[in-house]
Amino acid sequence: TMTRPDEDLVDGLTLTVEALLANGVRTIYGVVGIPITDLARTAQARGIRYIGFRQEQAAGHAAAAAGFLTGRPGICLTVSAPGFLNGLPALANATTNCFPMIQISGSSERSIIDLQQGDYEELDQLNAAKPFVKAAFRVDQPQDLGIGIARAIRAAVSGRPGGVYLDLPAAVLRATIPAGTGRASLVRAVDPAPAQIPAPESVARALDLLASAERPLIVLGKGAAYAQADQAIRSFVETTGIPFLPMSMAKGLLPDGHPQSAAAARSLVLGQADVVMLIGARLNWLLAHGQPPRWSATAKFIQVDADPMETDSNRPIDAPVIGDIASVMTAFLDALRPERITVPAAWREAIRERTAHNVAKMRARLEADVTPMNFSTALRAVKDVLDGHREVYLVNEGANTLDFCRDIVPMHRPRHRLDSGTWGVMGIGMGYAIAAAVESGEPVVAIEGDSAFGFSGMEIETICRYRLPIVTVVFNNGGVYKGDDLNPHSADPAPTVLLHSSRYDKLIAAFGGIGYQADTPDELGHALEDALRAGRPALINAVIDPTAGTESGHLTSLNVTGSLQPA
Ligand SMILES: Nc1ncnc2c1ncn2[C@@H]1O[C@H](COP(=O)(O)OP(=O)(O)O)[C@@H](O)[C@H]1O
Ligand SMILES: Cc1ncc(Cc2csc(CCOP(=O)(O)OP(=O)(O)O)c2C)c(N)n1
Repeated sequence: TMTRPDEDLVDGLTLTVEALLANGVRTIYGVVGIPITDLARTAQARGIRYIGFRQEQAAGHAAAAAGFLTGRPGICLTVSAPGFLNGLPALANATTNCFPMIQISGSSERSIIDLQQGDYEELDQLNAAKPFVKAAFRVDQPQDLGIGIARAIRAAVSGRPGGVYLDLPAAVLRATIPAGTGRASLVRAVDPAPAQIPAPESVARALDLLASAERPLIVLGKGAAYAQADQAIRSFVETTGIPFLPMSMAKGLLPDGHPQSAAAARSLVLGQADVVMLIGARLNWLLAHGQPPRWSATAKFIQVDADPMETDSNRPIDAPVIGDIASVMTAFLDALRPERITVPAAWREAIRERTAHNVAKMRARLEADVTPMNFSTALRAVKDVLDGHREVYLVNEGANTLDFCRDIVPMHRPRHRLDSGTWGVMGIGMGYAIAAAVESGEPVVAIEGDSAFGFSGMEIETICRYRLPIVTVVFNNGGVYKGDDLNPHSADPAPTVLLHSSRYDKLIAAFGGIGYQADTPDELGHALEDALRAGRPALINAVIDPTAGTESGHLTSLNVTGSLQPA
């Protein structure tokens, strides 16, 4: 575009930031460098908060968690090629979890890449990203930045949320066009996550099915948490009186311990429910694909989901209700005639009995007086402290650390638990914790297996640099799949590395945070209480019995065990 010498010009960097601002972006998580450092500086100058990480995967996990918590796409900013690739696992994980995020990566010169002439950090990023995202766009001229960013925003949050890749070549960022033309090209996406109203007949069909049930069950998934339809969901559950089962990141939609919670009777309700209403929960591996013997062969399913393709994915669905969960729950409440749905006392009683039995068994494990701590006794101490801090966001990853914490530490508020999710990804811990602290302004407690912590542990420095109120509790059982000496059969087992004596608490001291060593539940409880009161970055090294738990936690059965027994 020709410009008059005196005409004001605007560059692609500025247009990108103005397009993000026009669409409500207020925070960017990332690792800067060529060619996007000035993009971050321009963003900061215009009031966007830029959080600089130590590795792009953690920044991406932070952006994904921000998307889950706010319903607006989290933004991860990376450099080209290696930085772009480092962000992909988080972008793919966001797509798998249905969290809205956009990874914006600078990229090299198209003409050099397409002729494979060996540019600095040459990589065809757009095509590399496509298998892992809900949508991928590249902007090739500055006047398209407005529409490109609006499309990326809409792709991330509309329908089933997910990860979006946006490729910004260096040439576009440095290009200038007449300011008037540039500003006229900016687009604010109108209603990017439009309500999807369910068909009334689909609602009626589902209510008829619920009315016919002898043993109804509602399963709440992280889609129900993401939808921010908390009151509608709670009143539907309580008005119908139907028992509910929260998946891990739906915990707190109704408080754990709610009289209708069937969480402590999970096996019973999965096996005996005759009508199951899935709300934002996929019948994937986490729910045994809806198949017997875990589920009844004759159970009928209602599936509430934004994505019609989820219907019949694992089991025929008798009553699909397609729409956004907020609109669907409103439609259900409008059409509901409570007198039509009665939950037989026998079903409620069976759940109550099994719950009482399992809670008693659990209590015995929690109260055990063992040294060193095991997962249960350590988590009882955590539970007792967090019961008095319900504003705390809980981040959780590991194997046994994940499985035990999910069952032992109750949640009382929606979207306050962030964990390894659908993929069971290790490495989400510090990124999710940083996003929860930045987006909510509330304190965060991260309960980390020691191996899991290692995936993003360097972000402890990021946490200290921004002085975030995050307490990281490392469950140190020396279990980092430590290689040679793990295999007692190895010909020459390495000397037993005293990993169990690792002092993770000293790591945070290097960056000005507070470190605690905890060998008993009392020490763990006091350290956690003290760290929460201080409201500063802290790390507690909780020593856990190395013989406690099982390899891969509750997923031991998924492991492949070799048929060849070592000599
Ligand atoms: N706002 C929404 N409205 C309707 N469905 C949604 C919404 N957000 C996410 N979903 C759906 O919720 C489901 C989440 O399922 P999943 O991640 O398996 O939950 P969980 O692992 O907790 O069971 C996905 O199928 C997704 O399409
Ligand atoms: C990105 C990625 N790489 C590897 C793995 C495989 C794995 C699953 S669980 C786990 C850590 C288990 O050790 P930890 O000490 O955290 O657990 P525990 O003491 O029992 O609580 C790994 C490495 C996964 N899931 N994701």
